[in-house]
Amino acid sequence: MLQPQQNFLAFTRDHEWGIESDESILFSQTIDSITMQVWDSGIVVFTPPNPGPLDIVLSCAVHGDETAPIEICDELIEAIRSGKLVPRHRVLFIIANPAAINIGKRFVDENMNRLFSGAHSEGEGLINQERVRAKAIESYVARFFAEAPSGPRQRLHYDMHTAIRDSAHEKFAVYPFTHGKPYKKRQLQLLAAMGVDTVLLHEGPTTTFSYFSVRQFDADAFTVELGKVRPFGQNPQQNFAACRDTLARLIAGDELQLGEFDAKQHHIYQVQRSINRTQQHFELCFADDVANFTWFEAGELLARDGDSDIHANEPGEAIIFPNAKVAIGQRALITVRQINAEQLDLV
Ligand SMILES: O=C(O)CCC(=O)N[C@@H](CCC(=O)O)C(=O)O
Ligand SMILES: [Zn+2]
Repeated sequence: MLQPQQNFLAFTRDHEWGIESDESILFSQTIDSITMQVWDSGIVVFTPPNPGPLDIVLSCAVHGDETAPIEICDELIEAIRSGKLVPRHRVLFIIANPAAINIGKRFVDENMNRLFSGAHSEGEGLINQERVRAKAIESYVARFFAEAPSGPRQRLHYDMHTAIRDSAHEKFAVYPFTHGKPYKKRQLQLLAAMGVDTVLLHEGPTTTFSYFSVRQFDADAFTVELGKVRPFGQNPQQNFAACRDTLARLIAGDELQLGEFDAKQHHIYQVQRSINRTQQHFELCFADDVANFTWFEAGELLARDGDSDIHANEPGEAIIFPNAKVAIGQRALITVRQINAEQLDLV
């Protein structure tokens, strides 16, 4: 079991697919007055004696090769364990896919970020470890929110990633479909304080982790893309300082000094289309170094899916997350168009 001096990430990587146990708390320790509970490999909760009104979920390694978010969570976890960072609010950390971290790959058998909201059990069911782990992670998030003290609470979830391609906006967040609920100014401001001034608005349900938290728990939840995928040790630390420091301040309950909301400080994009790979032969018709948020002219060829040619169909359509190697049936790219933040329904 975890030793008090052992690094939590190292412990997690030693237990790749979780730890089977009849105990709901595998390890518990009090650090000054903060309770630390380990619920599973990669799953740790910190609770102050009189928790503030936020229930914060920070997740990383839903994709195992996206190392910068893993380093950020590792630093925050160890800062709390060493007493340097004292939480004012409850916080759950999730290191989602340790086996994929250990092989330095996005996933072992299946993309975990397509397995939430019950997708893990659809089709052939729980046929691989990623599916089993996604189901377990759903239960930990549910338990974390269910165990909150009574009274008005605010649920937050930042699911941190890095992108495969370069990006014209280096950091950006995906605001999952809100089912018509207004977008939140404070959340846009918090993201901007993390260095993330660009937001994509999803126009429909997905099977991502962040949408799961929005839909099931009415959380303010986001997929946060913090830069480009790099191996451990190669992430330029100064690029992540704003994110790490803002999260530390949020956890500690420090004043964030977000100031007045100014729509002009936020770049907002609306998802136009999700283009799925449906055929064995699928190719992207632009180079591997074309960055996220590159705009195409109407009529330009974006992709070939079997015999179907897929063209940009309006001026200013930009591409995000292009990946020809996804499994058949999955999203191979999305297209977006920029809108003015003042057009949004904001509270
Ligand atoms: O760079 C890429 O192609 C993928 C980066 C990544 O993992 N993005 C997430 C976005 C999830 C969302 O739409 O909320 C993913 O594809 O799972
Ligand atoms: Zn990712």
